[in-house]
Amino acid sequence: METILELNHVSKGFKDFALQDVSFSLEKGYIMGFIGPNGAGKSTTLRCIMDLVHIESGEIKLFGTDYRNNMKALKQRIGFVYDQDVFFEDLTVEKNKRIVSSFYDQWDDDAFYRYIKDFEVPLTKPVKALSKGTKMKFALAVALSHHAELIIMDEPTSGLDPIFRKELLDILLDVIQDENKAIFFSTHITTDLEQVADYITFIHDGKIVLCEETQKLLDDYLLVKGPLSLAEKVRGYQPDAMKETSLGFEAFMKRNETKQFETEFNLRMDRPTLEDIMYYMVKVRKR
Ligand SMILES: Nc1ncnc2c1ncn2[C@@H]1O[C@H](COP(=O)(O)OP(=O)(O)OP(=O)(O)O)[C@@H](O)[C@H]1O
Repeated sequence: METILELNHVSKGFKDFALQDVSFSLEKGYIMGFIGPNGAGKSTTLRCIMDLVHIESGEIKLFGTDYRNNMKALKQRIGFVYDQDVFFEDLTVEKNKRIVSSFYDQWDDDAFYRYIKDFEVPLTKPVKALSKGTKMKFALAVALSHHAELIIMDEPTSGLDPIFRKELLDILLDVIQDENKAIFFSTHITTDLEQVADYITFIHDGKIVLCEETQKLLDDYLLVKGPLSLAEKVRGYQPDAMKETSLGFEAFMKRNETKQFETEFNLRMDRPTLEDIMYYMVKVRKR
């Protein structure tokens, strides 16, 4: 398998925040979701990959080559969608397209107009008159219209209505049918990832907490629920995290660690969602 994106020990410090020793990689043919709480460093990581933020140490490889070797050529192969206004606000969608398409050697006008029609983006309106969601759709259409092999997106689903969000996920699954491509995107909508992401990378306080196959991650943990009367006993098994309310307790633990008491106590065990995993892992790290 060919690695399309690789970060090795990447660090970057700001006054009050630092990305520290960030390492992960993504192979062709896969979708990776990038999650983490507000301010965890998701956008900064994405900007480092696009060389919009200069890293202090470490290495970033795109398509197997150091990204600084020829970023201009490498960017041709990347569809990048992020939350900043990148278009000329006073110009229409059509005029913006004319400008942006000139940067790409492999621009595909047919694909662009197909997406614009499917996404219902009005070509004749100035960009400033588009809603946030429609601007995102326009940015997506651009990212998907130059035969990019790596699609990198910063919270592409934020601001999109649930119907289009679902359509977008289908489009991503469609894009990834081409096994030469890979998609890396950050999001707070973890349910989207459960549907489409092959891998999850989780960042917290500028450090990578985990990079794991989505299904394995969801299978590895359990949420154990029961009455307060059993809380102390379960605590004895040292769950990764535990919370108690007046109604009972909830313990977050590795599935294999529950084996010992599964038969002993009649406790409810649920498969956690990605949101549960994120919540408890952040809680654990705060302890
Ligand atoms: N150019 C900069 N100068 C100084 N600090 C910065 C700069 N860019 C980002 N930061 C800080 O880095 C931290 C991480 O920000 P970042 O936008 O990467 O987080 P995020 O995970 O994308 O958050 P969110 O989910 O809220 O979008 C924040 O504390 C932010 O203030």
